[in-house]
Amino acid sequence: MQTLTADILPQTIRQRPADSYKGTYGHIVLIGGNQNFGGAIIMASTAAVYAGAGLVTTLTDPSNQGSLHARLPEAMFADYHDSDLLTSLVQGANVVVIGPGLGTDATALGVLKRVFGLVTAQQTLVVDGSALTMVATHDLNFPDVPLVLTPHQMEWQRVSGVKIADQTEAANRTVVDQLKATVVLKSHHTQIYTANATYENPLGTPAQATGGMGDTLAGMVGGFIAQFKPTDQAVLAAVYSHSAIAEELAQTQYVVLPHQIATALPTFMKQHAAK
Ligand SMILES: NC(=O)C1=CN([C@@H]2O[C@H](COP(=O)(O)OP(=O)(O)OC[C@H]3O[C@@H](n4cnc5c(N)ncnc54)[C@H](OP(=O)(O)O)[C@@H]3O)[C@@H](O)[C@H]2O)[C@@H](O)CC1
Ligand SMILES: Nc1ncnc2c1ncn2[C@@H]1O[C@H](COP(=O)(O)OP(=O)(O)O)[C@@H](O)[C@H]1O
Ligand SMILES: [Mg+2]
Repeated sequence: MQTLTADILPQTIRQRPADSYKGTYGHIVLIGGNQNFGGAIIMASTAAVYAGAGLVTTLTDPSNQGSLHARLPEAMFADYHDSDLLTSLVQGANVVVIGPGLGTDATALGVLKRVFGLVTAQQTLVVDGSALTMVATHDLNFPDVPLVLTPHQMEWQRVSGVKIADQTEAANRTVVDQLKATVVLKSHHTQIYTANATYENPLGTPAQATGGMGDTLAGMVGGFIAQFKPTDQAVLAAVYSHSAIAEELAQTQYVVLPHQIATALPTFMKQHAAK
């Protein structure tokens, strides 16, 4: 197990070329947020925008449209019930994030299956939250595309069948290799399993133990992948940045709110980009 260091930041976060435009920085589609969990997809979408993704579209329940645009006018909105629109938006994205606040009802399951059927090997799919839970409960196969999973320990138990108490590096590695995915196993010391290596994030604080903190990470992971190559390095840099910002805020705050991490991200990325 390798320990992540701040070296990952300048290795990953590049200076923006002058000759660029929004298309240079990726088009990410984020799918989630049912009538009860709209905040989750708004936090994820906010993190993707503040991470610098060029174009961000949020596919969610229509009850979330007003609050999405009030919080985040940079994001485009689409109703995830509209399957023609969902199809064209997913096909036009280079990164798709699915799961934050998606819920696990019949609508959510239908959206998940449709997206799994649409994504291609030219795209990266980030699967989080409720989407992971539905994969486990409905025994779905992940699509054979570049895949990043961001489970917390219980979601990983559901997906992998490995109980939380038994989630050793060796046990996790066996399942990761079968899934052919990069797995961000979130906990107070998050581990990242790539195809070739395993990393531990040394940063993080209990001030982060707030609902929405993982939704924010999922959006950051998507936003970094949309812009930075290779994908595994983008994932590592997103995980490290998320905790590093939280630690900075926790020096003066008892609790760190997820949206504050997104707000701090542009300044953090400027400070740590390649010189
Ligand atoms: N504002 C919003 O819209 C928000 C919406 N959200 C959305 O809600 C959806 C459901 O996601 P979820 O994570 O809240 O619920 P679920 O999948 O049932 O997991 C919880 C179960 O697992 C257990 N558990 C064990 N270890 C754990 C660990 N390390 N970390 C976490 N849990 C751990 C835990 O144990 P317990 O707390 O009971 O001890 C409990 O039994 C998802 O789509 C998400 O995006 C939330 O983000 C909140 C803000
Ligand atoms: N005690 C802690 N120390 C460090 N990080 C934590 C701690 N508790 C939670 N986190 C981080 O907060 C996030 C929680 O993710 P998750 O459970 O998916 O939240 P949610 O679904 O509510 O957004 C993860 O990134 C996890 O590493
Ligand atoms: Mg979560």
